[in-house]
Amino acid sequence: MDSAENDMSDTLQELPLGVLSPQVTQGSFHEPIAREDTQQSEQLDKSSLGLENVAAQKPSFQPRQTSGKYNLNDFHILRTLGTGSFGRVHLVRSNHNGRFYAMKVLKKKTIVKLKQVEHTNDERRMLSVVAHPFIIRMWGTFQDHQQVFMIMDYIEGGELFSLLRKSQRFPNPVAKFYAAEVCLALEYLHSLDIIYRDLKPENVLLDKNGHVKITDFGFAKFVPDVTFTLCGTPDYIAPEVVSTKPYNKSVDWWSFGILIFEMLAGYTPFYDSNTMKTYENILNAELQFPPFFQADVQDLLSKLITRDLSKRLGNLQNGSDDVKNHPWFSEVVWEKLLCRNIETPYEPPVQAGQGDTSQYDRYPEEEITYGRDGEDTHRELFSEF
Ligand SMILES: Nc1ncnc2c1ncn2[C@@H]1O[C@H](COP(=O)(O)OP(=O)(O)OP(=O)(O)O)[C@@H](O)[C@H]1O
Repeated sequence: MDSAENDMSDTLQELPLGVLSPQVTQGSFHEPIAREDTQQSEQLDKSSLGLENVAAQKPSFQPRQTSGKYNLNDFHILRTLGTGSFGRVHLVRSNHNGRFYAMKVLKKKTIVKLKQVEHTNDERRMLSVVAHPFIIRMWGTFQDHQQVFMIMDYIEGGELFSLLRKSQRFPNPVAKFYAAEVCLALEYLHSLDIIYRDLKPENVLLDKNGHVKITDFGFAKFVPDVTFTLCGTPDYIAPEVVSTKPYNKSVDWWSFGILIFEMLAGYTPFYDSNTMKTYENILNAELQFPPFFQADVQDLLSKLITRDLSKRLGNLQNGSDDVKNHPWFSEVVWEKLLCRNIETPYEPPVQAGQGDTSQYDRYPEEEITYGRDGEDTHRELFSEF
């Protein structure tokens, strides 16, 4: 067994799962924001900089054929797995192959009201092109009069967020394992010129073996150059986004630093119950480490969570290699990790098999009205679904 494997397996003993009661050190979850004038400001800013064609450029990759394959009658809806600002995710079972899937449902009216049409279409587009071991796979999309639907793999192990809150904080090797898998996912997205823009523990799911699956591409976008939209989740947003400067992929490396910090500390570095104060902290506050942070991780975090873009790791000449080659990751055998060939620090207890929902919180169920006839004034806005 090589050093990386040793490192990870040690963590099984260290992780105090189920021993500590859930402890919420700050707001119970990180709520996303998307500025309401998103589309308008993006257009204004682009044209003023002569970048009008950036958004219109097509990715160099071909989307998989995902629309028109399914409709609501293909699935039996079982229960709610999660709710977000823009929609609800249900566990569903296919009437054809008996398999379980996650069905994300977004109400067209809400999308339009919150000015998320572009983001929703981008989410669909981005998910239809990505294929990576640590990223959720989408199988198809469709729409009815009032909703759009996305069918994805159901990931049984729950959110990294729940595990983190139960554990309070992760030991160094556990945080390192999850960070390393997330790092490979970000590296892959960036290689396709996709910025993810919403990295946080709620959007990192664990599969039944304990490997990472990144979900929620609601803010992901094809950006070969720079973009402007204020979106993300306050604690995790990079300073250049807060100050509405043009920004690029490096915002994901900032958030990656915040994720590592939160996994190790149990809280995010710039948190304040007042969101405006959080932004102020992101722009001005000094990054302070708890005393138990080791020197190598302090070094890595100070190079990721830096406001100076010319110094931020991931944004330099060697791109993601600088992150992967940092001493904190020295035990990680990246090729083995990518093949999921490294023992996970924690296997979610999903004894009931594929449709087990024990790792997800219960949400109040609403009456299902999907598929009903009604006025559909927005079909043309979602023509790709
Ligand atoms: N493929 C999946 N398998 C299992 N659970 C999932 C899956 N996708 C999403 N979920 C659950 O549903 C929750 C909400 O999903 P998602 O984040 O995509 O919705 P959202 O409306 O965009 O949320 P947000 O407000 O965070 O942007 C997730 O945090 C997770 O708990």
